[in-house]
Amino acid sequence: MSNEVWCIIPAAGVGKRMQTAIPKQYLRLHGQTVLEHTVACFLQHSAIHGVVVVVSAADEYWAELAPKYQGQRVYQAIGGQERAHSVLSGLKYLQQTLSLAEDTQVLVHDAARPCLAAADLTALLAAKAEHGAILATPVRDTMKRGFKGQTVISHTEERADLWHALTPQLAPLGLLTMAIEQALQAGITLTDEASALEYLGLHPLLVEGDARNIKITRPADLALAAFFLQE
Ligand SMILES: Nc1ccn([C@@H]2O[C@H](COP(=O)(O)OP(=O)(O)OP(=O)(O)O)[C@@H](O)[C@H]2O)c(=O)n1
Ligand SMILES: C[C@](O)(CO)[C@H](O)COP(=O)(O)O
Repeated sequence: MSNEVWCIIPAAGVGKRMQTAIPKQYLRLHGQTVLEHTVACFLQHSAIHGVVVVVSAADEYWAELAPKYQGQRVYQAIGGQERAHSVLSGLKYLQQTLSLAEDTQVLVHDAARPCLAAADLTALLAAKAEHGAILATPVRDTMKRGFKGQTVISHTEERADLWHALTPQLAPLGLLTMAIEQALQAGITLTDEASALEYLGLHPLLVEGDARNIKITRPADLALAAFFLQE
């Protein structure tokens, strides 16, 4: 039985939607890169045993940051074509390189989400859900479904019990690895870890988190993240 908690930070994206010259995880906020802010959320939390940062094979920036993490149980793995492949690479690193137990609790958190609150991380870890748990925030706007490929309203979606999935997403190492492998093998499109657990018929818990835990995705998000991160 393992009581260890490890975090995988997928940071191997190119940030197309951000329209910046460098990948968004390496843009700077208050003197540090987005990725450094995100890694700090976990290194500063007493429950976290270590972090695996998953970077692109073509990454030109990580080498400059890596020395600052010497001796801090921060490891690097190489990502893949899609986010799910990068997460799976991180999981395999935990299993095969670090030989962690299958019941190790694993958090997966987007590098592009630097505004994670320590209290939310603590609340998620308290969930200790054997079939997974995710941070999420209830939808606040009326949600419209458009006709496929058109900017024309088809209908209004029922808003009750509708949530925005955030990260971290938490699950046992062996279960999550198996779920992602099986879902990818079946051709399922995975945009988060819970989707893979759902594919197995499991129902992860929803833990309400702060809506300020935004994912830097489009140009306007950087200034918003800077505002949320200001001292
Ligand atoms: N092959 C990929 C794609 C994405 N990510 C990571 O997954 C997180 C969430 O993905 P997203 O916001 O979509 O990042 P990008 O894929 O870089 O953005 P875009 O879709 O605009 O290119 C990011 O931290 C990103 O670095 C990853 O590790 N490996
Ligand atoms: C994992 C995630 O952040 C949960 O909302 C989201 O699914 C990532 O999606 P992306 O298209 O890879 O940014």
